[in-house]
Amino acid sequence: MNEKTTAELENLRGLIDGVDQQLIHLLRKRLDLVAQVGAVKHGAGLPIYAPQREASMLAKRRGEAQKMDVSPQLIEDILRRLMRESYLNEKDVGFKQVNPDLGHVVLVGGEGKLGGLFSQMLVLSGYQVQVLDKDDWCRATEIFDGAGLVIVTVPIAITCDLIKEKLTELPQDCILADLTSIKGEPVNAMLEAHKGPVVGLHPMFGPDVGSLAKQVVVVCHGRKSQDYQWLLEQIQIWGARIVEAEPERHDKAMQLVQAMRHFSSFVYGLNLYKEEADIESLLQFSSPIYRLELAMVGRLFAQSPELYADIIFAQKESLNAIRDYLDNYSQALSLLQSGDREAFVSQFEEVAQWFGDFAPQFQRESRAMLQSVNDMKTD
Ligand SMILES: O=C(O)C(=O)C[C@]1(C(=O)O)C=C[C@@H](O)C=C1
Repeated sequence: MNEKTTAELENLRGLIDGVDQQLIHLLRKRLDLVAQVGAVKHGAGLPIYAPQREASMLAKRRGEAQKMDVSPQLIEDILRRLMRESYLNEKDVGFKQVNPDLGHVVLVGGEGKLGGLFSQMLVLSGYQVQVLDKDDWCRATEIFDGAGLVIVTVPIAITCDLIKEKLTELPQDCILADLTSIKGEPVNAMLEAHKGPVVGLHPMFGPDVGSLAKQVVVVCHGRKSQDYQWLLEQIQIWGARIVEAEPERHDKAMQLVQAMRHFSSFVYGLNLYKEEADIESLLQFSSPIYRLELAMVGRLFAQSPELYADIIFAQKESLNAIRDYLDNYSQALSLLQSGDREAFVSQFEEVAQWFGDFAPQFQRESRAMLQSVNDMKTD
């Protein structure tokens, strides 16, 4: 680079630094305003996530950006990222307590991470939370005395036995709920053990979400739903969306969404290991989609094997779903073995037709994800 170029670049970069510094000031200003919105919402009991406000604001900003020759997608990306920050900041001011008359809440197995997140949200909403861990059963009567809500959040493998053996003497009006990722058997076990209000919950997210905004909580009604309506309202104030489901329909979906999904990731990782793949060089040659795939598989192995074993082994019916997958894999492999390219293409087209409008929708969604994967690269 010659001196003139260096000087020109330095000057322009200095101006860019100035603009970026102004951005930080503007961000600070926005965060302060958002904190005030959070306080108003806290007082009024309004949900942290306001989809209509977001949609109208994004539409307006996109239009204004276009007029100034700024990419509408750019301002949308930035605002969406900022709103994610808002969810986190608004959370810290706390939430309206929908049921101030409730006795205390007991989290059975509260040492689990998801239990910890629920505990945090309940405390931020003004409830008193007590944890009952494995060593506390000798004090169970005392802990359950006066409880308004008991949430079971122990590993799936022991959930039903624990409910049937240890939760039969709860106060009559107390709500019994669980957070297990299957719902049929736990809901039945709760209905059997406790004659008061019962509800099955399945938070469709991990403990590392930061905020519940836009997350989904599946609800399987058990008994006396009017008595726990406040809890569903409270969860919505935390920003989550409630999706009601029959336990059977939920559990069937979980065979694909969780058991098969995690099992195939496990096998993918197992295969890389057995093939002695060199992850370093795979990353070097990886396209963004492959990097994303590796991230999805790799994150599995950063977590507890017990957790995934629990999810995969939870329903014996998952075995059929996984076996079907294996059959389809073998059949597709035979097309390859016989060199039947035409059959592959026609099978592909059949599946694409079945996906219908979802295929282009998923393509659009994944484009944004792939671009962020690329943005994260630093080398
Ligand atoms: O306007 C609100 O209700 C806010 O909470 C602020 C804000 C934002 O950051 O602009 C954040 C979350 C909502 O979903 C919508 C907008």
